[in-house]
Amino acid sequence: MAVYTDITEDDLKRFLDQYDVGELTSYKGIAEGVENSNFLLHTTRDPLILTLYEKRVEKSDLPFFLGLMQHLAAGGLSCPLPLPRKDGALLGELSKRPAALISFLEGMWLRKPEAKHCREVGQALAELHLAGDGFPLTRPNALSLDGWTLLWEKSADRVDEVETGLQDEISSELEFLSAHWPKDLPAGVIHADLFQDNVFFLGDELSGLIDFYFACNDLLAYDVSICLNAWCFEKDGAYNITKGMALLEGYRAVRPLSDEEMAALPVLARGSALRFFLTRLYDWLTTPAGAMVVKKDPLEYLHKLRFHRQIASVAEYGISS
Ligand SMILES: Nc1ncnc2c1ncn2[C@@H]1O[C@H](COP(=O)(O)OP(=O)(O)O)[C@@H](O)[C@H]1O
Ligand SMILES: N[C@@H](CCOP(=O)(O)O)C(=O)O
Repeated sequence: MAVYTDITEDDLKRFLDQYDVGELTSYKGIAEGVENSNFLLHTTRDPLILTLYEKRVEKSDLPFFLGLMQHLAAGGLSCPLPLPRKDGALLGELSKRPAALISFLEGMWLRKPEAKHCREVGQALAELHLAGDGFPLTRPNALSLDGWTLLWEKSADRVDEVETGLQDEISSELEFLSAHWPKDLPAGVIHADLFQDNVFFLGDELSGLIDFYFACNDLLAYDVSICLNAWCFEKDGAYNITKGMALLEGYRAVRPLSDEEMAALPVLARGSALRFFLTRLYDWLTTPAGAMVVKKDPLEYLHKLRFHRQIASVAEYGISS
């Protein structure tokens, strides 16, 4: 459960006094998520989500994240909206953390997505990429090559606690990616964490996207590779080409991928697999034993990385020309 910071009812009521959201009737910590502390609030009006921003979120990035949700929603994407306080500010403070109230999005995330859901995710990702156009703020991806190197430097000494013999493999992978990372592909605003728990469905219909706290400017096809990794592998580690095909077709129906973007997918997917391996590894090694958060398995992403390394043709992802 990701509640790193406790709140008291009195503090919460004082915080809510700054908003025009009705009276608090109940609140509870949300038993999901990894990065921030989230609470579901019920009031005499609409339900709300309260987020307290934690370690990996820089306060200076919050205007980008909150402004982006407003921009995307205005562009027709279904995503939560930050609520302004009575003084107009989108951000306040609670329990010594930057804190925001955002609208509650109806829906549930899918534990067992099928190919038809992957198609919708591909479509929604492309819609997000198009809707991001014209957003005036920028945020470089802090979790790209330089960020991976920093994370690796902090974890390399203890990587054997996860699997022995990984030092050389990960170091060589970083070298390979530094040498081969594409530079001239279309770029824009990306979600950068569009995993299953960040996509809500009502029945079989995608109802919206949440959790924009890794969003940044980067290669659009890199975001596609993140989704291939997150949505198209089975629990036993096998890549599901039917899901891959559906996700890519859904995406390309809204925003075509150029030949260069498609050819770059194996390298991009190696990069995105390494990115999630490294954050999970760092968290695995540093999260205190009693923390109320479910630690995610870094090895899942090591296996995905190895899969992408042996891709001979992008047809193996399910790309039909
Ligand atoms: N706007 C929202 N509407 C409904 N539920 C939400 C909303 N934002 C977050 N949640 C709930 O909180 C959980 C954690 O949110 P998330 O943003 O993924 O947290 P974290 O950034 O800590 O990973 C989600 O899985 C969902 O259950
Ligand atoms: N999606 C990441 C972890 C970030 O969690 P989220 O709750 O913000 O989606 C991973 O799986 O490693």
